Amino acid sequence: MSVDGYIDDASGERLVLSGDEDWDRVDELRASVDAILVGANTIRKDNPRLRVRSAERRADRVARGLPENPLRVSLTASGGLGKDAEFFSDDNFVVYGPPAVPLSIVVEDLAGRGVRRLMVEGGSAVHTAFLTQNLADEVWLAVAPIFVGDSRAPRFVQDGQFGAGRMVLGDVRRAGDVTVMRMFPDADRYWLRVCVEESRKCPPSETAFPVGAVIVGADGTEIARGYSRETDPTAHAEEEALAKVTPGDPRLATATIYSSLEPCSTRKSRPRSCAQWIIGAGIPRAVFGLREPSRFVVGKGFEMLTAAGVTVVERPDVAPEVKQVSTLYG
Ligand SMILES: NC(=O)C1=CN([C@@H]2O[C@H](COP(=O)(O)OP(=O)(O)OC[C@H]3O[C@@H](n4cnc5c(N)ncnc54)[C@H](OP(=O)(O)O)[C@@H]3O)[C@@H](O)[C@H]2O)C=CC1
Ligand SMILES: Nc1c(N[C@@H]2O[C@H](COP(=O)(O)O)[C@@H](O)[C@H]2O)[nH]c(=O)[nH]c1=O
Repeated sequence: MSVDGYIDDASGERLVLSGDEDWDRVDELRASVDAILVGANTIRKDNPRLRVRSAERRADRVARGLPENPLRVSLTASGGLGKDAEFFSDDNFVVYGPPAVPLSIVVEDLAGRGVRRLMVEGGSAVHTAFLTQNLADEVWLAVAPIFVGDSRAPRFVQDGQFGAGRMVLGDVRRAGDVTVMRMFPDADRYWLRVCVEESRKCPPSETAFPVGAVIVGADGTEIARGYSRETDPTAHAEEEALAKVTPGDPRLATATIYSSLEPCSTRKSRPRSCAQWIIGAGIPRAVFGLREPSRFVVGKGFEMLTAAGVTVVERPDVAPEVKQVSTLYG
């Protein structure tokens, strides 16, 4: 987009915002995905090819057992798409609609076709729909050093109700004179995935789950992280993370603690449960992915934290990723 947030100008010609290096980055990204989606207006306006330009990247995909190019996907409520568009130039495409199709159905159907990574390339209406429905894991924002300065032009997104919280900023880099930012719109999902990655580091145990935990400040910066049995065979992830923070650290009063598994409410090996540690530390918000399966103890962490006034958020959408780390989860 331009520095003033536009992804095109108001003329009939397509506005090129990327330079050579940024087009190469886009090509690399395209080569890494299973499908590329654009809205019907983008097909009408830009007549995009939506293919991988680099012969080496195409060959690399084929060597990995993938089609040369990702599947092309579009949406149309009206059905008014010219059949001579580049989009239809071979049969590696799918179009949803007419009439309008809910995006939840679109992504479910694409998953059924083996699409694990979908790149949404625009335009404004489609960006807005994916972001307001919390269907995007990542946003790649490329800012070109130009102004459009014309409110008749399409912006990156239209008006809408986007997630209330701050996004997580991943890396920032330059592609020629374009600044490229990678962001994660759903901060809770992002941090729970960090917990899942931490849980992979746990020394194995037959009698305890592998768990990861991260404490994050109100400003979105990480305060501490830990995983089960990191320093002691009986330590839980939340204890490991909390042990790295000075008690009474003022950041805790507005922090969130993330844990891949519901914080425990009773311990066999130690006097204090993780829920009690969290309450004692004065952390006001806890987010976890999976309720504790009743394999070793009956987990009542959610209830104990809630009763103490902690805001507790369960994210069942991340639970399958938590379970995938260990067969103990059943
Ligand atoms: N700089 C950049 O990187 C990019 C810029 N662009 C620019 O964006 C502009 C186009 O954006 P915009 O006008 O917002 O249009 P979009 O490309 O987002 O397409 C919107 C259309 O998609 C269809 N659609 C959207 N949601 C659904 C749904 N759930 N079910 C069925 N159909 C659906 C409708 O098609 P229908 O009209 O058929 O009913 C709708 O009118 C162009 O100017 C283009 O150049 C686009 C991509 C990238
Ligand atoms: N103008 C613009 C983009 N436009 C996007 O690229 C599509 C064209 O792709 P193709 O025909 O395959 O080269 C177009 O439809 C739109 O989705 N992308 C960018 O990274 N930077 C740009 O400056």
